[in-house]
Amino acid sequence: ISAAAKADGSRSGSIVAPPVIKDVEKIDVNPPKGTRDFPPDDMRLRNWLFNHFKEVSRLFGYEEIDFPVLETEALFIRKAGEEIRDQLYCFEDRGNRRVALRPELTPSLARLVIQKGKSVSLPLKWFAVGQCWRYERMTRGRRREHYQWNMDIIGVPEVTAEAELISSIVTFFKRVGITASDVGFKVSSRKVLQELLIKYGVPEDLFGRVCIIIDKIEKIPIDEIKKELGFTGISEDDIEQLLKVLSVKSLDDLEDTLGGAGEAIADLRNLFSLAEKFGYSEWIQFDASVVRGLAYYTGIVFEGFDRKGKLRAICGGGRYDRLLSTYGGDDIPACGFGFGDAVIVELLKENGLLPELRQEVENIVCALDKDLQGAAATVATALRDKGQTVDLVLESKPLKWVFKRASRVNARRLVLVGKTEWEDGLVSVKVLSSGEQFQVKVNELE
Ligand SMILES: OCc1cccc(Br)n1
Repeated sequence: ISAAAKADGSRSGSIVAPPVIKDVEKIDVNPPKGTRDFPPDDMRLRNWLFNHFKEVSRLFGYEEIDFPVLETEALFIRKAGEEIRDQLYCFEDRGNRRVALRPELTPSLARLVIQKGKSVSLPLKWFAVGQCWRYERMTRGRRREHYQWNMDIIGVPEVTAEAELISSIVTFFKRVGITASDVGFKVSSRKVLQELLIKYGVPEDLFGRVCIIIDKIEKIPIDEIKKELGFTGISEDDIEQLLKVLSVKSLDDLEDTLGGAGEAIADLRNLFSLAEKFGYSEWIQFDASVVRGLAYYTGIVFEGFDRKGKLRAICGGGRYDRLLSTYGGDDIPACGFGFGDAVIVELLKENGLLPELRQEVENIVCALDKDLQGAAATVATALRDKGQTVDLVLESKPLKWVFKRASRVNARRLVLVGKTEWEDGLVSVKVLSSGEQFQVKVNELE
């Protein structure tokens, strides 16, 4: 039973029933299944990672873009049997529109390029870092969202574009301490498959679907692969021949198997020669089995992998010369890559390369008694106006508490506002690492 408290703090004897607090339903304070919060420690690592993504993109002269996380569902509806389609996070909005949380950034980029039309001059070199979504049954407990770094070149048909994109990823790896001994790129061209399927008489509109089946080669039993390929109408002999070609280990062997150097071989030889000039030859290897799991790739494809073979693909990309025209745009050549924020963190952890990131504050400013709270605010503002970071103690606290907080926020120095010094326009400063103490005029605080 609560007694009403009087102004002087005494309590009257009246008996007043407390207000009935209606039962508050205890909400689940965890984020939705498959999603993450980013409390300060995690946010510092995320910012560190994204800053490297963005610095590399700027180093290569790319411009940053962004688009809505929510897109029309139609942007992602492709009939090639991709996993990304099966797991589309789609729904009907209140306007009865079919919409989806984007599972990747490339379709939005294609939409924006078409929208811009002749108002932009090619080539475009654009980059984005954005959250992407999938709705996967939580049976496998995998995440439903991740952040992807994308760099794309629009309007360059030559393989120099793919060579530059791989160079940008190598630059990123080097910046964070990852070497060619830790990571490599498997490189191939879908033109290999295209040449074979034409030879086998497979209709062009099945090309994407065959690629998606082949991409599952290391994920499902080979008999399942053969069965699914059989459904596309490829004969058993041609399937055997196809799988044999996809297992060749060198460009020379590929040339022999294909019976001569077509576009695929020419592109790949050009890419490997450019890799030499960009200085990343030791990072890349030909691997005919790489096709990637997105239906729209049409040429060179590549994926970054950890040489210990412990992790899933780190990143991946390639040429997608037909994507814009499938959306009704012009036939503009394009290539790009996606680099997720999850596997790279596992790789950095594996290699002891995760950075130690702590909160850092230059000053913690504190009034030594409550009448000086205003003065402390003046000091904090003076420092902030000079670009100094300040954690201002906002309530009257014992010094012991202030020292504890200074240590927790990793403050470089303590600025105390005391009565006598303040009357002389001074504050006391204590450098916490050395213990050095001095008094200084507020406007001379550096
Ligand atoms: O890698 C495909 C993908 C797409 C969206 C979200 C997540 Br998690 N993963």
